[in-house]
Amino acid sequence: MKTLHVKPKGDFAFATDKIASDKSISHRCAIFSLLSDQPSLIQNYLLAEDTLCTLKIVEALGVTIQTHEEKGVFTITPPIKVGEPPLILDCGNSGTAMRLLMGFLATCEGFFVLHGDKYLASRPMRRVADPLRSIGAHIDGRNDGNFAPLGIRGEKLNAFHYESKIASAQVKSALILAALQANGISTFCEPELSRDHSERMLRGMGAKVISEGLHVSIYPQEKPLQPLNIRVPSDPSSGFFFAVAAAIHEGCMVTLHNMLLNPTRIEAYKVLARMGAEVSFIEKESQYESVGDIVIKGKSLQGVEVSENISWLIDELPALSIAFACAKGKSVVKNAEELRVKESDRISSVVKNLRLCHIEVQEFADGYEVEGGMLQSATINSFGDHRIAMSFAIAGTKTAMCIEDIECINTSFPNFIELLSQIGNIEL
Ligand SMILES: O=C(O)C1=C[C@@H](OP(=O)(O)O)[C@@H](O)[C@H](O)C1
Ligand SMILES: C=C(OP(=O)(O)O)C(=O)O
Repeated sequence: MKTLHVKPKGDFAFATDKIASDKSISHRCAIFSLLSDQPSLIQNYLLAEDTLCTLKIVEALGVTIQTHEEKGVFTITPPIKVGEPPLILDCGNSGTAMRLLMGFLATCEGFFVLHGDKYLASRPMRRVADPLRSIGAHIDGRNDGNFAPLGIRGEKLNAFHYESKIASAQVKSALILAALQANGISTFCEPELSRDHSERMLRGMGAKVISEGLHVSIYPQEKPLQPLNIRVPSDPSSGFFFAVAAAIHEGCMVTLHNMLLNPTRIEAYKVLARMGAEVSFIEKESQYESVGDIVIKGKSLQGVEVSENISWLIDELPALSIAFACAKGKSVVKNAEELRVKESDRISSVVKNLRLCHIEVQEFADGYEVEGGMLQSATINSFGDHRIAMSFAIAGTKTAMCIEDIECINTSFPNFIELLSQIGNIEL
């Protein structure tokens, strides 16, 4: 188990185009390449544990992956027909990989077993298994199909109208993938718009996926889709750690280049702006998605309430909690019960670790309340969760922190520590 020591380094103006590539889009690139009959060209694919698992899985299903000289550039050639792999498909730590693949494999001829690490094996899967089973899918697993390992036998599925109770892009994407092979037009409805990369990318590939507010209509795919030709932008959820670093240091500045600017992904930056940080978005280009630069300048921060559009900032809440701890006054997070079923129970992980830093926190079933104050040095438990490890590493640029069990950072952001060393003193 590796430990990371981070200490403040003084004022900084830091600019980078090296933030990790977008994880959500990278997973989708690997899986969606199977929907075409021609090679997809993917540039800047995220070379982190989660998305490398997905790449290995699609390879086991029959795709051929050609690497190019430039790192992260792949040509992915789909097989004529998805093969039945002899071994289990290992999703590692990735909920996105497991849930999207459930939807895709539920329609493929053959038997498939999805598994993951001990954290993923305790995350709920019936949110995807149940709606898929209701349209004819054969899915089973521990606890009546709620926990991996999951066994899936592909079937021809019925078209559906499904109203999801949770705003989850993983549930939505799994059902869209199943609907593309169903026997009629399907509709999916969610309570709040979750990230919409699947809809945008599939439309770009020629699929008839029509979004109207919270409703998506999916027409069955009559012929193979067009291949993807995409350069994956940098991940705003990964960039957000550095945004918080700027926000908690008055007078400091961070510039993040080539970031994905999808509105469902940059809400946390807008919360930093509400707290008093200066945040600007400079849109530059658009390919499937809007992409550009984000500049964050540290100013004195005030506490805020975060209770709406939670799915637009769900992954950033742990890092945002560090900004809350450094702000004047109270900050409150509500309606965020989904945090409890991520790589760790992130409500509990944030609350326990902030208390170790002598910050006053109250825990609720669906969130927490933080009274801003002076962070004290502490030894932090990552709970094996990459976002907890990186959030408290950023706190270390303000007050020395020691973070235990940091290997998990490799699931989404392998060069995080290298970038962190530009704004903090690091010892491993
Ligand atoms: O679809 C995706 O790529 C993701 C969706 C979100 O999960 P939920 O769909 O469970 O909210 C998010 O937390 C995860 O990091 C990535
Ligand atoms: C929740 C996350 O990912 P996943 O659900 O894919 O494991 C995350 O990266 O914060």
